[in-house]
Amino acid sequence: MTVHIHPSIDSGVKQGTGNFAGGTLVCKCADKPVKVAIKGDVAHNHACGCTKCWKPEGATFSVVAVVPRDNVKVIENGDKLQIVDSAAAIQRYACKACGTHMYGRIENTGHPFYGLDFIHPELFQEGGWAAPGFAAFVSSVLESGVQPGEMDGIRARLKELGLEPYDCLSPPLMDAISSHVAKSKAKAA
Ligand SMILES: N[C@@H](CCC(=O)N[C@@H](CSCO)C(=O)NCC(=O)O)C(=O)O
Ligand SMILES: [Zn+2]
Ligand SMILES: [Zn+2]
Repeated sequence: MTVHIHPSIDSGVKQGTGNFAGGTLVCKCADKPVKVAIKGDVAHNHACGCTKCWKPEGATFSVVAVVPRDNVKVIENGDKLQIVDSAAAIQRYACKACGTHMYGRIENTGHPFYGLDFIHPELFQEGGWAAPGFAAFVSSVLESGVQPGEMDGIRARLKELGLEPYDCLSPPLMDAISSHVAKSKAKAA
């Protein structure tokens, strides 16, 4: 059985150019699409199996990356955006008409990833952005209805694509979180 991960990587992960200067994210609306300008390349691009990240129709994983929040600017039809869940750590701004998540912002200044916005690079109208490099929250796909018996095939396919599967984030990101916690504790002591 073919394992579908995400349409942008199912036929292989396309490497970035290494000098992507940024571009415009466009939602799926045929009429008055929301457009968001991004300066510079993305970082920590990954496939995410969590239930909160936006996935295109039929995908098991999202593809999501971060950019500095100051590099994100809504340039057209921002009135169509609404926050999906204002209680979530990442406040995801989605198009009310087509449901596409355009960016996710962290407002808690104490969060380890404060200052970074989450975006879906497949929405760039340009190509060349840094490719996904790992898969996060892989076990979480079970929360979206994947059957336990499918997990070996999913992990094997991710490895075949060169996306090491983790059930949380990658070691560098987990280290960044723990270092942030350690520093916060030291400050409070
Ligand atoms: N099992 C849960 C996990 C959800 C989760 O913790 N997602 C992460 C990663 S999203 C991008 O990598 C997270 O940081 N979430 C914070 C938020 O979504 O606000 C599930 O699947 O729902
Ligand atoms: Zn839309
Ligand atoms: Zn996610």
